[in-house]
Amino acid sequence: MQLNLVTKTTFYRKLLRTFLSQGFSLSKSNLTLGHFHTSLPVMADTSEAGKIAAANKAVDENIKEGQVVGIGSGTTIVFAVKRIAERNKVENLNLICIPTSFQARQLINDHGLTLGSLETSPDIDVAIDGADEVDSDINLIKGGGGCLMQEKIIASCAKELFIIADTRKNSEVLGTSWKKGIPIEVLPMAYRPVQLKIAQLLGGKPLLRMASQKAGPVVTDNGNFLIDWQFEGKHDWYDVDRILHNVPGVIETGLFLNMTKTVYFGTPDGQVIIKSKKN
Ligand SMILES: O=C[C@H](O)[C@H](O)[C@H](O)COP(=O)(O)O
Repeated sequence: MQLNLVTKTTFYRKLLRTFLSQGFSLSKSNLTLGHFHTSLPVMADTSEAGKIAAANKAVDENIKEGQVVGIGSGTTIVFAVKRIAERNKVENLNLICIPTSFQARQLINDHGLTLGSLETSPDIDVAIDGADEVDSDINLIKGGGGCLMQEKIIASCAKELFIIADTRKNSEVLGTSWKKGIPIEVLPMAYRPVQLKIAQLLGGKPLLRMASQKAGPVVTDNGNFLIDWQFEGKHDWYDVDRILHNVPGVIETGLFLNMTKTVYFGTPDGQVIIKSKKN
């Protein structure tokens, strides 16, 4: 069957709509339908290749035998733990891994790595973690997955923190790509006054984070609630962090200021861009 270009495009669009409306997703391979071999756009998660590339490079460049390693939380850290486990099988790295969350503890255990704690290993050589957004000064927003407090403690105990992310997280100014706000961990009994005080002191919208598969709010690994402070415009993040910490009931913020010098950003085609800060 011969189809001209316009007819072909319309046909493929309809086909794609029908597929998606039926709940199908497209894999990396092109579709072959009868004698039509289409070149439909690839619908795979393009951020995954970047996450893997960043994780692999950060692990290969920074994890060495005998270290105490802080293991972050989120979707990107999963690839770093996989890489650490692969290398561990071959190189017997003899690491002690300190988790930043329930998820991180499961990852460490599931990959046969040695689980440690701050009680027995308070001096961490290297921590690896993800981020929700990184600005030009390498300040970070973290806590999109609700794990900011233990992450910040582990990062503060580490000689070096390396951040891994796909390039969507790379911004000049915080709030450019991450629109969900600054995550703030709060004591449950204080959440309402904290919301009111944040609105009064900083403006914007301090929203209580609600759970999606449970009625009510998200409860962190530490038994607390989260407020996402949605803001507009540019801010002095050191001022904002100080103001937030002065509100009684605020336990920790997802602003990671001056905590890392190196971020590995993976591109959709698997390249890695390193963003670094001089002393
Ligand atoms: O609470 C979650 C953590 O701060 C994550 O490290 C952060 O949200 C980045 O997660 P992901 O690697 O899934 O983008």
